[in-house]
Amino acid sequence: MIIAIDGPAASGKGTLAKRLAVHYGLPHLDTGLLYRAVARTLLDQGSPLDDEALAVKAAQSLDLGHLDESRLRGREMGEAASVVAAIPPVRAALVAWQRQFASRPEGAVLDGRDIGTVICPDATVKIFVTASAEERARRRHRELAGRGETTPYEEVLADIRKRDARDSGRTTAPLVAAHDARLLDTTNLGIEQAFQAAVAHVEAARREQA
Ligand SMILES: Nc1ncnc2c1ncn2[C@@H]1O[C@H](COP(=O)(O)OP(=O)(O)OP(=O)(O)O)[C@@H](O)[C@H]1O
Ligand SMILES: Nc1ccn([C@@H]2O[C@H](COP(=O)(O)O)[C@@H](O)[C@H]2O)c(=O)n1
Repeated sequence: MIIAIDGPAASGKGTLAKRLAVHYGLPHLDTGLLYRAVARTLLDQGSPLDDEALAVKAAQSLDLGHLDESRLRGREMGEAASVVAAIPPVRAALVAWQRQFASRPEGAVLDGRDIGTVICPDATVKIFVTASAEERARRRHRELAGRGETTPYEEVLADIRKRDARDSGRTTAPLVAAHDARLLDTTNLGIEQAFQAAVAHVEAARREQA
């Protein structure tokens, strides 16, 4: 079974994807980490984020076994990732590895922006997770504070809006719900309620395909 989860920043995709992966005993890939790692490479080299040739080289030579660094999850890297993610050949360089991950015999859970539309168009179930920008900013603000990154709420909200606009407005693989995605608005749902709603979507999809 392949579970594809897409949605805007801080909507709760990763939280849901991790829990669904445990629940169904599937491996999980947070695809945002790939773009964050490309951005980190460029920042570490002191290269501009919009240098297409260097960004593609970074994407082609990513060490995909080491994506779990806490620095990748910081605020700066999320913003930088959305710049490199708008470069079509960078996306192209990362497609095969994501599809290979999804093609494991047992299946997989992947979360990102284009999983249901581009990476796994035949996924067993596609869930598009949303929440209001204000609620997402509250969540991210809390999360950053917990990590010791003290950023005013208004700045976090502005970041979220800017990233939404860039991710939705790019020409290649923009953030958009697949036509056959199931929508899950978590604005007024706690983590447990959102998880139960996601499981209900997965079960409904499985019943329909049985
Ligand atoms: N339903 C929810 N209610 C309250 N907080 C939530 C909910 N879902 C997730 N969170 C919290 O919101 C923050 C963002 O969640 P998460 O990292 O899962 O979002 P995301 O969509 O994967 O973000 P990104 O795309 O930026 O990686 C986390 O601190 C998480 O614990
Ligand atoms: N499938 C994906 C996943 C991510 N991106 C881009 O990376 C940025 C960071 O992603 P997070 O999920 O870690 O927040 C995101 O804003 C996108 O620009 C993508 O394009 N496709």
